Amino acid sequence: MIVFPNAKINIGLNITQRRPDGYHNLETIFYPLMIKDALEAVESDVLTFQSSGISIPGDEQHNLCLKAYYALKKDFDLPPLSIHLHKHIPIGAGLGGGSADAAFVIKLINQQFNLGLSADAMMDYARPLGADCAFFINNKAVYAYEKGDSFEDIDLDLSIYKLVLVMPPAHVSTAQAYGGIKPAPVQSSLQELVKKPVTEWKATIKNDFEDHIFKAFPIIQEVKEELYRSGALYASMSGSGASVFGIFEKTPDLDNLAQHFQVFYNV
Ligand SMILES: C[C@@](CO)(OP(=O)(O)O)[C@H](O)COP(=O)(O)OP(=O)(O)OC[C@H]1O[C@@H](n2ccc(N)nc2=O)[C@H](O)[C@@H]1O
Ligand SMILES: Nc1ncnc2c1ncn2[C@@H]1O[C@H](COP(=O)(O)OP(=O)(O)O)[C@@H](O)[C@H]1O
Repeated sequence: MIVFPNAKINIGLNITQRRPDGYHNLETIFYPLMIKDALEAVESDVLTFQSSGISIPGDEQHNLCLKAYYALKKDFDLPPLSIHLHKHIPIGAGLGGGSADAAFVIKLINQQFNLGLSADAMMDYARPLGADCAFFINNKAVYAYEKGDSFEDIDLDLSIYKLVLVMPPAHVSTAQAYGGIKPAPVQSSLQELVKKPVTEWKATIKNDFEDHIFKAFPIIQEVKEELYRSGALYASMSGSGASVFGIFEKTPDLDNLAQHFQVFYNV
């Protein structure tokens, strides 16, 4: 079976509290994007994992696809699989690509071997693999809270806009991003702010990581400012960075940015 795990962006990200388990409580809107990996899994004599496309740092044996397989294998009598991942989603970009791959492995195995798991049960397998992994089970726009793994449905459809994603040449680790944060309670909940017109978001919706990550990597801030100069209604770093997205009324001319950085149109 072949599936196509997609990326996400964070629209707003408020880090509200440090938790006793070392994680942080937060609130964010997860919104799915069209940028996708390709993931194939077929029955085999031995369990194998290989990847092509963008090279994935770290030992292949620690790939989140295998972690997802082992999580289900603990509870179900699964045959060995031959898993091939073609990596297209930029890595360490705040796009949740690794978490998406893991969630899609869970969904693929559930379907291929008729495990009969509900979406809630699949989310329970996804949560320990990564805080944003559970989102990719239902994979539709949600308001996320607690560790980013509890959800409330929201009605958000950006399909009338043109979404653009830019990858500045900076690598921000998620742990580094959280390390530079002073959590603070929110004044107004994102759930309410996101209901307002997109044109109001610039003044009201913020990614809390931006302040300190922009100091460490000024190029990310420059990309965001260039998106606003190019007519973005709203622009923000996604998650812990370094990718930056812009929401436009019409497809913008970003030739300037595209000369230096990877630009994805209509994501
Ligand atoms: C920042 C966010 C925003 O959506 O996304 P990315 O930028 O990674 O895509 C997420 O919170 C990232 O989720 P994810 O990448 O799955 O995190 P995990 O692997 O579970 O955790 C990596 C590290 O981030 C920190 N962490 C993560 C989530 C959270 N709510 N509080 C934390 O403090 C912890 O230090 C943890 O060890
Ligand atoms: N299938 C995978 N795709 C991408 N990264 C993976 C995968 N499996 C494990 N990783 C590890 O997870 C780290 C973060 O990956 P990714 O999900 O792309 O970033 P982010 O947390 O910024 O969204 C990578 O540095 C990589 O070592």
